[in-house]
Amino acid sequence: MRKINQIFYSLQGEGFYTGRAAVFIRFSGCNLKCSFCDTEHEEGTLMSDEEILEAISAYPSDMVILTGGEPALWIDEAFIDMLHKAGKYICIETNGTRPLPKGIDWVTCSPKEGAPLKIDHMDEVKVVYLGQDLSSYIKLPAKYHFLQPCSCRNTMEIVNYILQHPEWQLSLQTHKLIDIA
Ligand SMILES: C[S@@+](CC[C@H](N)C(=O)[O-])C[C@H]1O[C@@H](n2cnc3c(N)ncnc32)[C@H](O)[C@@H]1O
Ligand SMILES: Nc1nc2[nH]cc(C(=O)O)c2c(=O)[nH]1
Ligand code: SF4
Ligand SMILES: [Mg+2]
Repeated sequence: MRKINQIFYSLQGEGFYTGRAAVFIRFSGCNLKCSFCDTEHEEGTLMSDEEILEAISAYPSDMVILTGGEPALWIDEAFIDMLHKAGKYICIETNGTRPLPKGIDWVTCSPKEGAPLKIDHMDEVKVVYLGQDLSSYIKLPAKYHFLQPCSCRNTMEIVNYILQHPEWQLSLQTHKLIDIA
């Protein structure tokens, strides 16, 4: 059984796949307590893999986004295999502090200050920018390096930072801009 806060269907609001329809599986609980976290994730219901599969099968997109809370606390290779057998393209939003099972199709790592990374493969880095030192994050071995405003508040600061540091790219929380989940 895996503890699920919410399963919902929306557009990926952030990062490389912004605008793509996806089923979000939000797992419950996290090993970090970021002061800026925008998500209520503690509540949850234990669900079997069959129940999770049935819930996500209600939606027409093949893209599934594992998030939370921290999804790495709840997933294993059997879960990834099940989603692949169902034809799903699996993305994960992770803080990177826990190892991931093999086979995830797209890893979005959002590193947090003072929380050492335990993953060696990632496709995109997405940093919530609050003025912290970014020099170690730009070196992370990802294809894309995004800076994301904190709750849409410091967007112009980030625009100006990227104009001076063009190795970074802007990620907006577009779902908040258009008021969808
Ligand atoms: C809620 S977290 C869940 C996944 C995982 N725990 C993580 O932090 O990557 C999903 C994404 O939202 C980002 N995030 C959290 N709070 C935010 C905020 N106030 N503004 C912008 N992004 C935020 C995280 O950095 C992460 O990229
Ligand atoms: N639309 C939408 N896109 C998202 N991308 C990552 C999210 C998350 O909370 O992990 C998120 C979210 O909460 N909503
Ligand atoms: S790691 Fe992610 S879910 Fe956990 S507190 Fe930080 S932003 Fe929220
Ligand atoms: Mg969110």
